[in-house]
Amino acid sequence: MPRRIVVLISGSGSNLQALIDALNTPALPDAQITLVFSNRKAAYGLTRAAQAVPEIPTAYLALQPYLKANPGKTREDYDAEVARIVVRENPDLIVLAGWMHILSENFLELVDGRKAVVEADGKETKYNIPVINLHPALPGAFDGAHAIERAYEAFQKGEVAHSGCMVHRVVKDVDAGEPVIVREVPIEKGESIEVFEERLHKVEHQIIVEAAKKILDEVKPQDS
Ligand SMILES: Nc1nc2c(c(=O)[nH]1)N[C@@H](CN(C=O)c1ccc(C(=O)N[C@@H](CCC(=O)O)C(=O)O)cc1)CN2
Ligand SMILES: NCC(=O)N[C@@H]1O[C@H](COP(=O)([O-])[O-])[C@@H](O)[C@H]1O
Repeated sequence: MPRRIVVLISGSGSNLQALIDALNTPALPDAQITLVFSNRKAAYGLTRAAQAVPEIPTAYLALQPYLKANPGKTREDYDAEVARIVVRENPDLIVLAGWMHILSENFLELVDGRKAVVEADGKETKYNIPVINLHPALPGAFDGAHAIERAYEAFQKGEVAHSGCMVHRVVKDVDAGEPVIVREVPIEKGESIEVFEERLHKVEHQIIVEAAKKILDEVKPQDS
């Protein structure tokens, strides 16, 4: 039975594409992506999923439309709804690949088993699904959004000699989870941010696959 991956995206999905391309190769054997979930309707990653062979199912739910359609509900309720959609796939791994929404405990507690998911029929299920996130900076360096730009600016000011990227476990505090894979990426003096960013993305495409395989092999070793 292939290991099941759910990928959350918000944008272009080039890291999702790296995972798709690696499926059932030695880089990521015995695995399938069973759902790509986006909080942005225009995310090109949704197109990548639809164009994959075989096609990968997609789902979309954005925070503001959810709040508008559910008066009285909160951001935390949205997070719990995202968790319910995701765990319905019974994944072995959840990957945040350019997912630009900070997830509250309402999401985390439903996927890590601290709280049971209650189905319409009243059935309660507790899950224990690892969640990993790709971040375009080194641990503790530039946590949060716009990390690439901040690292580049810090290099220009002589505050850092290089940057990097990592995949880490997801905890409540943003980008504070245990690193799974960390890779330094040099910044060359005088190069544009675009050149640096292209180099960094190439490394990201490698580490997201490495990290997915590492965690899957921990939780569900491939069929012998
Ligand atoms: N609980 C956690 N949630 C998320 C984590 C995490 O480590 N713990 N990682 C992020 C990914 N990320 C950095 O790696 C990140 C994404 C988004 C933001 C942010 O400020 N988001 C704003 C909205 C920004 C926007 O919509 O453009 C927000 O959520 O209000 C910071 C860091 C994913 N989630
Ligand atoms: N803080 C989270 C964050 O900045 N994530 C970054 O979003 C990009 C997604 O690219 P993609 O949509 O082409 O995969 C990646 O560079 C990833 O590190």
